[in-house]
Amino acid sequence: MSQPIIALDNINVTFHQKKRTINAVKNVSVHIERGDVYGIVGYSGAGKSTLVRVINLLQEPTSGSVVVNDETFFKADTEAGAKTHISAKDLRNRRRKIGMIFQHFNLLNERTVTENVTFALQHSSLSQAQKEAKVKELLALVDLTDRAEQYPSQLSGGQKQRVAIARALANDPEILISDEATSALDPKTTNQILALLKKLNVELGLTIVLITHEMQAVKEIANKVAVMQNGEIIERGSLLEIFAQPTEQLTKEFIETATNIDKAIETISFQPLVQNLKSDEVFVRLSYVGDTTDEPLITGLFRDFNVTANILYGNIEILQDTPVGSLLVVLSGHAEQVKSAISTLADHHVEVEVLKGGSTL
Ligand SMILES: Nc1ncnc2c1ncn2[C@@H]1O[C@H](COP(=O)(O)OP(=O)(O)OP(=O)(O)O)[C@@H](O)[C@H]1O
Repeated sequence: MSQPIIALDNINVTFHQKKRTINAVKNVSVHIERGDVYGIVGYSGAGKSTLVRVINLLQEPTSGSVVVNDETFFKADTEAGAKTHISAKDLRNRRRKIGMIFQHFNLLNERTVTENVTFALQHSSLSQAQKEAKVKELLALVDLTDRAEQYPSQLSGGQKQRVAIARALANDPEILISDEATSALDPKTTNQILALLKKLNVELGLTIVLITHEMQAVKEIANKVAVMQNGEIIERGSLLEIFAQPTEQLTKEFIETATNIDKAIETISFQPLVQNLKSDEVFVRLSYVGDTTDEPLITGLFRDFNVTANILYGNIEILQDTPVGSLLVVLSGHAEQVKSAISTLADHHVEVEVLKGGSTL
C-alpha cells in the first residue's frame, strides 16, 4: 500500500484548565491515503476538530507523531519527552498546502469575493496578473464568476461556502480539511457543496478530511469513515463496511440518521399485517450488500420453500457504486420451511433480523 498522505500516530491532546484536565484526543492513530475522502463523525465535543487541527499543527499534540507527505511535522513520545518540530518557516509554507473550510465560512466581510480569494495569495510568488488569472479560474471552478464583485453579505450561505472553498484552494493544496462545512446549510445547499467537494476530489485528486456530525454528508462523498467518541476513534472502516456492518451502538445511531430504517420499522410495526401477525408468520429485516441485490432471492423463497414474502418496505442505496439494501418483510410458511429459507438467505450473505414472531423457528 502507498504511503499515507497523512499519518497521525498515537496522538494525545490534553488541555489543562485551572483545576480541570481535558483529554480531548486519546491515543488516536489515523492514516489517510492520497485521494481519500475520509469522514470523521461524532457528536459535539468528541474531539474531531482538535484531532484535525493537529494535522497542520494548529493544535500541537501533547504526544504522538504527525507526518504529512512523508515529512515529520511533529513527534513527541511523551508530554515531557524530547520533541521534534518542523521549523516555523517550513510550517507556514506547508500549511498553505492544507486548505481548511469551516461551518461559519470565516470570510472578510468588507472585501469582495475576488478580494477574499486574492487575500489567500498574499504570500504567493505569482505576479499580479497571474494572481488575477488564478482567482478567476478558482471562481469559475466553484461557479461564482458572476458574483466576483459582490460582498459576503450579498451572498447565500452556499455561495459564501463556495468563496471559502475557492480561497482554500488558492495555493493548490493537496489536502482540504472540512470542519462542519455544511452544518449551517439547508439540505439542498448541503448536497450542492458536497457535490462540489466530490468533484474537487475526483478532478484535482484532492484528499479531503471531512469532519461532521451528519452521517448523511459522509454517506454522500466519503470512501472511509471513522467514528469518534470521547476523544477516541471507536470504529472505522470503508464506507461500505461501516454501513453494512456497524458494530458500535453509536455508529448504528449515526447510520440510522442517514437511512431512517428504525423509523420505518417503527411505522410499519403499527400496520395491521404486523400487528396481527399469524402464528406461521415472521416479521424480519433483510439487509444485504452488493451482488445479492441482483439475485431473485425473494422469488426463490417461494419456489424452493413455499415461503411467501410480503415486502412492506424497501430501501436500496448505492454507496460507492455498490447496492446496499434493507427490506422489511413478512415471511409466511411452515416453520421448518421458513427456518430453511432464512438459513438460505444467510448463505447468500443476507443478514436476517427477526423483528416480530418466529417463536416456533
Ligand atoms: N483550547 C481548548 N482548551 C480547553 N479545552 C478545549 C480546547 N479545545 C477543545 N477543548 C475541549 O476538547 C473537547 C473536544 O473538543 P472538539 O472541539 O475537538 O470537539 P468536536 O468533536 O470537534 O466538537 P464540535 O463539533 O462541538 O467542535 C471538548 O471537551 C472541548 O471543550
